Amino acid sequence: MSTPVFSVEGLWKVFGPKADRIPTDPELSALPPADLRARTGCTAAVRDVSFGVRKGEVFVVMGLSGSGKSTLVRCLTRLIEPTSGTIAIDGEDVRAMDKSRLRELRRHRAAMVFQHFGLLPHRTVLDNVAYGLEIQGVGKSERRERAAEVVAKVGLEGMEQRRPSQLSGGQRQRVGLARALAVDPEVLLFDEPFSALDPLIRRDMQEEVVRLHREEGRTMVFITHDLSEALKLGDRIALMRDGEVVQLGTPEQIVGSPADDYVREFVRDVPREQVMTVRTAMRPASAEEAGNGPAVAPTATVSEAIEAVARAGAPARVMDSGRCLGVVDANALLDVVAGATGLAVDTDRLGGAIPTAAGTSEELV
Ligand SMILES: Nc1ncnc2c1ncn2[C@@H]1O[C@H](COP(=O)(O)OP(=O)(O)OP(=O)(O)O)[C@@H](O)[C@H]1O
Repeated sequence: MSTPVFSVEGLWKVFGPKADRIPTDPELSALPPADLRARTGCTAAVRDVSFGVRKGEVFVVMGLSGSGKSTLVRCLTRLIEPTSGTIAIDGEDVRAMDKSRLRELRRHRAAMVFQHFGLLPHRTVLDNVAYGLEIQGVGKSERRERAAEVVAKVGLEGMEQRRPSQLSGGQRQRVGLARALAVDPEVLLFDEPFSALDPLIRRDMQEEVVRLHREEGRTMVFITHDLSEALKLGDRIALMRDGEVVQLGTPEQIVGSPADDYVREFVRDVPREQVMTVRTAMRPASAEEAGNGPAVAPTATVSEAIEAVARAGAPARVMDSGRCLGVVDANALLDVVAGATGLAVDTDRLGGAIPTAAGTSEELV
């Protein structure tokens, strides 16, 4: 497991009078939100939250409006000052940073893409994208060159000389994204960047993020209140409610093993077969099964495996680098669709891997 880029331990953000006393007071800190407000006039927007963002992952913070997502993510770079707890980036204490170090953090290491773009109206697309480099003191020709590169990367080639008013909402969002990318930050923080876009453009932008992530492997923290967006983009999702993280897990864990009734209700209408992978339905393969039948990757969804099994009329082998991890048959797959199967994550307990003939090339779904 890779080292976390951001590590957060016991983080609190309380708004209101004498906020500092809340996290350390056992009685007040345990009060439900409405009671805390009535007793103290304070809101605990983030309550004792701990997590790590791993290098190269898309970490999604999801929750309904008011659950504390923006406050939490803004605390990471101290755009909002935390009340208590620790935050580190690559092991460096963020709460101990002085002004110039913080500026460096926000400009170079963890750049934010906002919902409202924050574009400069009188500047061209190219100059908007170059802006972040300009404040870093990068010379004109170098920043224009770098800006042109990222403008092309986000699909805005040919629009370099337009002004923001001459762009659609989706194109403006791409400029915002390009501007954040231009400074080549270690982490990109997205604050509900697509929630103002219409559904088709939103889908385009989601695909853009997936593509960029696949190409660059950059660490991303993405806020959304939209479950399908979270499931589509997130390697892991932190689901928030009233300032707390009620569950932190992969989309498959959240949908397949909800931590409580709240999460269960949240994911109730998700088509399980599109989120759960074949590992959920896998059983050990017999020697004969390990050498026959269609092959699917361990990351294939149940829905993809159902297609493969139906086409072949035989159980599918789950193959990983030429090794057969197990098989999935139609009944087990349909049990997942029906919600009868929980989440089995430990492959070893399923009998481990059975190697197939060396050099076999497998066609994976
Ligand atoms: N400056 C502030 N002063 C007082 N309360 C605040 C402040 N900022 C946020 N809050 C409260 O903290 C809680 C969490 O707000 P936050 O904006 O982090 O939620 P969110 O999940 O990002 O919501 P949304 O999806 O609507 O943006 C809310 O109850 C909000 O009213």
